[in-house]
Amino acid sequence: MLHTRTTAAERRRDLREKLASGRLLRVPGAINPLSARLIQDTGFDAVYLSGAVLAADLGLPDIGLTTSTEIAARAQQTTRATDLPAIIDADTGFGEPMNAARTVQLMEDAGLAGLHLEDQVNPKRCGHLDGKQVVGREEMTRRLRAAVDARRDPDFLLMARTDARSVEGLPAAIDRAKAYVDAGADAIFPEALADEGEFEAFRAAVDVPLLANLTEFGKGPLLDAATLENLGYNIALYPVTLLRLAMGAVEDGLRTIAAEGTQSPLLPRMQTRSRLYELLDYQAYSAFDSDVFDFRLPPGD
Ligand SMILES: C[C@](O)(C(=O)O)[C@H](CC(=O)O)C(=O)O
Ligand SMILES: [Mg+2]
Repeated sequence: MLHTRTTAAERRRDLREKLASGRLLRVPGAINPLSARLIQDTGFDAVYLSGAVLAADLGLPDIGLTTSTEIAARAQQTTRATDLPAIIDADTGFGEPMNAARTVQLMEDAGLAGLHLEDQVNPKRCGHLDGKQVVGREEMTRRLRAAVDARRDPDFLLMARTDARSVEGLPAAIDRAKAYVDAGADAIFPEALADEGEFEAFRAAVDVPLLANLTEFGKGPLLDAATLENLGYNIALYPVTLLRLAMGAVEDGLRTIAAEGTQSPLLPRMQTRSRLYELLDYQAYSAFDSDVFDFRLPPGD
């Protein structure tokens, strides 16, 4: 009811413990705070806040137009709605190393359990598009050191993402990942690996937890959880999956209503009123006032 039952510190500890377990964590990207609650209810390990989703939610492309304060505000709304640890996509840190430092503190204050910073130049782009550019290794190392210095809770997870695979090739991406771990990164997100062999090579070369980005319609294979677990990966990320599902359903629904003049055929595909109320924990609000929840289901709902 109303809020989570856990503190941000407990959720960060939870993420650290889950990562230390060695099992694969499955982490979908939320599309809003309520979907974060659904991610929790359906048994996932953590929630992701995708830069692409946060931008799309504002009707913007994922090219670094959103600001750190904008995403921190959205993050805070989300961390209030779930007891799962939440990890946010902090893009390039939104500027210079000092901006990355401020970003870390804003995200800590928003109750998140961790974030990732990538080595792209500004303006950044989706990691699965062509024509990406990466900053020099030294510059990314400075970005990460600034983030590490700014962190106040040692359990806050700082993950480094390298976009170098499609720019400089696999060996350079692996070398960068090692340098980023030396600079203090707790985990690595190797972006846009091409095949299972590359996932394996990364795992063999890097000792810290690794994230597999399972974004659809991208450059990489959609490896299943059992395969990733066998490969020794720690996080299976489904960053934009819920947005794509929801927007697909919304568009189909709009076309049906426009064509048929009624939403009736769509009812079996909708979340029912009672399920929505259950998710919102409506009934529990009667503890404050017995009049607020006076809802009887019509037969058959
Ligand atoms: C993971 C990602 O950074 C995101 O913002 O969700 C994107 C996902 C996507 O655009 O499909 C990325 O891989 O760059
Ligand atoms: Mg992103």
